[in-house]
Amino acid sequence: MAALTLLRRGSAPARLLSGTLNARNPCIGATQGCHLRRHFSNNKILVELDEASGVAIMKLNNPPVNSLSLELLTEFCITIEKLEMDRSCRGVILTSAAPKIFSAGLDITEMCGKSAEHYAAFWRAVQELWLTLYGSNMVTIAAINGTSPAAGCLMAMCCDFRIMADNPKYTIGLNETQLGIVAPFWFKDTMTNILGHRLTEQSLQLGQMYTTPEALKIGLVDQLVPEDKVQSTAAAVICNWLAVPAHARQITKSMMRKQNIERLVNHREADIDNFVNFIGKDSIQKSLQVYMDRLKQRKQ
Ligand SMILES: CCC/C=C/C(=O)SCCNC(=O)CCNC(=O)[C@H](O)C(C)(C)COP(=O)([O-])OP(=O)([O-])OC[C@H]1O[C@@H](n2cnc3c(N)ncnc32)[C@H](O)[C@@H]1OP(=O)([O-])[O-]
Repeated sequence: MAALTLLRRGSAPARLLSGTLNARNPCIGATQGCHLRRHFSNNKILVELDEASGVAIMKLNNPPVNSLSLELLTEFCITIEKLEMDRSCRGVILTSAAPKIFSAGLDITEMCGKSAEHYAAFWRAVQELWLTLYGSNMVTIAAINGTSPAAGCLMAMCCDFRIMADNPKYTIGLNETQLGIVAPFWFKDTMTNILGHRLTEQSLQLGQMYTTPEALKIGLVDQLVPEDKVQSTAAAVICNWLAVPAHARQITKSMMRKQNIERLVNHREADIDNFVNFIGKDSIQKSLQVYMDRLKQRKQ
């Protein structure tokens, strides 16, 4: 499956070479009213591509909590790949169609009571999501309109910029240890690049979920805005990013992320084996079951 766009396309891919064309303000067309909007959707991802601005809004649509099932992960990667190949698209705003939840992270039911083959296929798809999004040539902005634990936080961290709704009820973070499971090295690397080593060490060990002011303070998100301004702010921010000559921005992004991406690419099979062995352990299965039961009990 095609992922790792930054690396596979090398240092001077076709998209990069079109940089001088892209150097014009990409949002001019949009403000002049020539709106060509294309909508397409898979089952669980809704996409609206505005050809005038070159921006696609990609909404996770897997109610009730946008948990990342194998099906959603697969659709996610196909959608990003499709947008990446579409010359009229140069930026993506990633957001949620679900009220109050950006994403609940990996679908825990995909990691409970299944075969080793299933765990391997699931983990490969999680890796693919990270490679595809973290390695995207496009400008990626997370419009975080709700709570975002674990792999939900990871998706946001893969983006170039994070805008979050300033709601006291929303939290974000890598809470894996709270479930008795362990975030892999590439989750850790992604967070370390944003927060630094010390804060990541603390966040990961504690499985810390941050309130929105805390997330802003430590730099886990870049901007807090009122809930009804998340989308419009994301649209304004992405215009600024797209105004930078594309080839220079993309090569810079590649330079910043290449090492992390190569590390997973070079250890991909070992990482899958590690996950399958770990998640299949009786003690880990028990932990996940207890966590799921607790989630269900909260509702009663
Ligand atoms: C291996 C290392 C890497 C791991 C990475 C991960 O991402 S690990 C993942 C770490 N993720 C977390 O720890 C997040 C766990 N989730 C939560 O904390 C809360 O659900 C919430 C705050 C996201 C939303 O609260 P809310 O009060 O708005 O909603 P609610 O709580 O009432 O849930 C509605 C329904 O969805 C169900 N369901 C929920 N999440 C998941 C899931 N991930 N999966 C599957 N199902 C999930 C929930 O059971 C319930 O089902 P029911 O009873 O209707 O059949």
